[in-house]
Amino acid sequence: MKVAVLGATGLVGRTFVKLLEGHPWFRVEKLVASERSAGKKYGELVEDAPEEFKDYVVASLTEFLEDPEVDLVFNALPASISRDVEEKLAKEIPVFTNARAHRYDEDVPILVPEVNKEHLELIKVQKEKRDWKGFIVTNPNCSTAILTVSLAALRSFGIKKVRVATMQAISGAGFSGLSAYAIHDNVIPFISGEEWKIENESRKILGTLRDDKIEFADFDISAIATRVPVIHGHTEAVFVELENPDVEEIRRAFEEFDPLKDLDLPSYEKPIVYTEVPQPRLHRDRGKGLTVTVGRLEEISGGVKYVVLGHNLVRGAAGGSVLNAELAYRLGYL
Ligand SMILES: N[C@@H](CC=O)C(=O)O
Repeated sequence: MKVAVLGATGLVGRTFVKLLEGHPWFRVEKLVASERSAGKKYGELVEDAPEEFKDYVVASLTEFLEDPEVDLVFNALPASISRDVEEKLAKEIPVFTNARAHRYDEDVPILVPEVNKEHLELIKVQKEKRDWKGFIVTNPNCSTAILTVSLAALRSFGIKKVRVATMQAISGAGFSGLSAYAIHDNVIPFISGEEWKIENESRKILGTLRDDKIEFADFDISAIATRVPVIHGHTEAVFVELENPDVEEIRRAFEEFDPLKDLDLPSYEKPIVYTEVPQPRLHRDRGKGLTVTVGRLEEISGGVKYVVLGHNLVRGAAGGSVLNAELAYRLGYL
């Protein structure tokens, strides 16, 4: 399928482009960015551009929207402009997006393939309700993606309550998100909107599709988000109250969690690897950035605590979105 990457020069856009190099099903035809970048070669704009794309001439969004001529779009544009752009495109073309603009629409899934692949059924609802030929599938906020992969392994133990404190990497804020002065030698216990996203997106993702609607999971969840001086890799300390907290069984559930191994998706990697002391510098690239590392599992009163970490730009953004498209392709939605 011919694909376009929107927002191709930002951190998430660059990650999309890298992950799509040589992809067996999706061939990048168009790289789209701001008016400022339009007309320039991708290699002039992105110092570590993959060889294959160095000479691609970047198109402006306006130019692209006039005549998309692709089969599928990956969107890494900022949320502020994504709502209109995605709706315009989805009338004709499937859109897989990292932007939050449509995540909270009733008929739009927030998809994490290993957690809620059945939510893809919302595509049919969306197409019918909106009279679209295409559709929109979102991936979650990065820290939510990492958390929900780990929570999915705990589902059968009856999740009652989740408390989570995140330690999020600088790249989560984008190129111009934080000044070096603010983050160097520091921890900032505030990321605008992040705690709300973790709390609400997690309950939607782990929710149940019933009568064409998602019933949010009814566990109680509260988050504190912090920014730490790490380049890539979000680490999260998680405390979960469970109906049936059997720590040895839980360790096995983490180790054995591999729900899509039979689907033969090109990017799929075992989603969880257990390692006693997870650390971003050592473990963020596991499974080409799609594997999350869980460790420090211990029993606490009524549940367990553990640490989970994952690559925010891959598992938490572009990699998750590419996996979403692969799943949709494999299951016949594309
Ligand atoms: N909001 C996250 C980015 C992931 O989507 C962050 O600030 O780290």
